[in-house]
Amino acid sequence: MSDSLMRLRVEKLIWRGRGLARPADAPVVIVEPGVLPGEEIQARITKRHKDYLRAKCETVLEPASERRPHPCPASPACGGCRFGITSQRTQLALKQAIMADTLRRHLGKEVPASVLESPQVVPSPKGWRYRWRGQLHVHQGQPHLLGQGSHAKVPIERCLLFARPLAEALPRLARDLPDGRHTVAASPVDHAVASALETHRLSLPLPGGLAVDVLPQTFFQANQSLNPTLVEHIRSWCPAGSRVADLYAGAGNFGLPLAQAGNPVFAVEGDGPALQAARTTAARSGLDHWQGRQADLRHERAWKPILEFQPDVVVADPPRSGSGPVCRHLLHIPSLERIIWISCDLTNSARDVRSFLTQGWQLTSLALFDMFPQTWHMEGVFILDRRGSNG
Ligand SMILES: C[S@@+](CC[C@H](N)C(=O)[O-])C[C@H]1O[C@@H](n2cnc3c(N)ncnc32)[C@H](O)[C@@H]1O
Repeated sequence: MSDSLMRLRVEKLIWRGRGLARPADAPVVIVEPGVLPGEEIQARITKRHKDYLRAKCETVLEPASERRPHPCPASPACGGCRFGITSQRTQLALKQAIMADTLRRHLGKEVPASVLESPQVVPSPKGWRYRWRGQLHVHQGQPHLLGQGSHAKVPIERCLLFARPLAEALPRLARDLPDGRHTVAASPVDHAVASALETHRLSLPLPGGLAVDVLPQTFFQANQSLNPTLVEHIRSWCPAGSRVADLYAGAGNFGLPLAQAGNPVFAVEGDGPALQAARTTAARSGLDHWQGRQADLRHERAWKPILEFQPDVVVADPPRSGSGPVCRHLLHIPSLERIIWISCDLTNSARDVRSFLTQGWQLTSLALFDMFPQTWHMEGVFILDRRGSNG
């Protein structure tokens, strides 16, 4: 074998779905996604760091019994769904192991292993065609997705992650869009499709018979098959009648159903049109104990009305880019008994959660929602209670 080729046994998967191998006679090797634990592979070393090597699998010499052919013809050139090489059940077991591993490293001293290792795990009803919102790269009027680990544009006719009405509309949407990256979305109610450059509203269902009409650029949970279960869980974690501050509220995905269940809700969201969509639904549905503010949670002045509202519970669903100074402010709300922290980036969130654990809060439970099947991404929910409170 040449100097840059190595025969490796993948020990486990780590953050971002990468493989980890510990050869006897070389430093640890981190392998690009697309391998499974237990597999023997031939890998090409792509980078040498001081303590570890980076590699890319060239050949799977001994496949894991859980490996299956990837069902999408665009894989592996397209980087969208590298976990598609195994069943959804195996993917979920892998995600649970990655979650435990990641949180053990960041929170291991503060949290009992039993909490980190046995989260509530909630699968997605749909494994494919679950995305009602996503990113499209347009090049010369044709729809593309970005290649794995590169900026190469992969022509894509029918992405298997997009819900069918959205997938079928990709060529038409791309024809009318300038070159570049665009958000595209569809309504699970009437299957209307739009790009973020358009201004007609898309109707989204919410639990309890509610609906919210959003502009195409507005954030909403892409996996609409699992979202109702996520919302129901959030609702069950908010004690009846508790006063809830819904931070990073979007178009009211959590706050509106909570208000409908009888909780007074104070929603804060930075995006004006998203908040306006929630406000319209609240007014139309007679939810007068729902109130909303457009504010940037990084700014000091956003916090005065939250303090005055005296929440018992905070539901916080920050963007992937992180939450800024939010933890510091939350620690200074005397009325607060519970924080429900929803996270699509466990490493960022672990840092935030850690700051609560060191200031008199405890992690009482943990959940993993498989919002992004076929990819390594996962949604974690941390339930934090003030020490000494019974939630
Ligand atoms: C992950 S989304 C969650 C939205 C909503 N909870 C849901 O489930 O649909 C994060 C939201 O935070 C908003 N946001 C991002 N940064 C913010 C900030 N600094 N202040 C207030 N809102 C912000 C975004 O506009 C987006 O709607």
